[in-house]
Amino acid sequence: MSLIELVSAHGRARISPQGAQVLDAELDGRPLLWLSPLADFTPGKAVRGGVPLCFPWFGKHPQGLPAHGFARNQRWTVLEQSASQVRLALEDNAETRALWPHAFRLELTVQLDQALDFTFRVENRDALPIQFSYALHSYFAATDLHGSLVQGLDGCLRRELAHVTMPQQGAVRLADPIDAVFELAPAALQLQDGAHQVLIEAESMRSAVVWNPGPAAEAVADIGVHWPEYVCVERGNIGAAAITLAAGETHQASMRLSQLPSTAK
Ligand SMILES: O=P(O)(O)OC[C@H]1O[C@H](O)[C@H](O)[C@@H](O)[C@@H]1O
Repeated sequence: MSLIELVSAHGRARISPQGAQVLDAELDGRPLLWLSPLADFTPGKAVRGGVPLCFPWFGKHPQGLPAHGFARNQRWTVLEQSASQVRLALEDNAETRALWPHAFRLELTVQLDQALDFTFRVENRDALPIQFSYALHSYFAATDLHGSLVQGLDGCLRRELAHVTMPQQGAVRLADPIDAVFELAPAALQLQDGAHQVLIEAESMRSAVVWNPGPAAEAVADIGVHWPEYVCVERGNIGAAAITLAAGETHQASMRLSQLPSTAK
């Protein structure tokens, strides 16, 4: 599949029309995102790394439909492309209707300048209301996973399988395996990896997810021994923040990823 390459004075990014998925990106000479060296590019399969888009549900489906929905496995149409920006769309089709019986149109614009910007739109083209969850599932390149922190979630309810849902205390640490959903989170989060900091700013994406499975991922074919190389900090609208759209309505939200100057002395 031919990839779309974006360049700016600050970096570069590659995007796949499958899933409108940013596969990798570099800002100011540093890798921003992680693409698994074991990624499987078989068409129709989810690609491990970059920024997959989960839609119209997040995580496992109660009836065993594909995890994270179908948007990441579908081929999107490129509507417009310039050196530093691309706009892609996905409309319902026979495959999506078999999984989710609704008429819709998605649009994702990816723009690269000093930051990597995502603008996501969902249009309800159905005659009835639709309800959905979604996430921009960013895999950030990590140099020191165990020392990494996510800041900005102090006091937010943290929901995690096999744990009691409790307010987060202080920064989220990546020292142990984690799969935590914060359905309601503030707009700006910071990922701190040693002296390196990434700013994750969201508009109208009220949820956040922090995920790294730890050594258990050695059994996952497209992660293997590479699990310490990334931290997922995802933004979207999940659970209490799920979106309901009346017929004809549109939801629009955005996420901006940028690097802060290093705090190294
Ligand atoms: O393996 P995938 O379907 O891409 O999902 C990867 C991960 O995505 C999210 O972060 C979820 O919170 C995890 O529970 C899930 O394991």
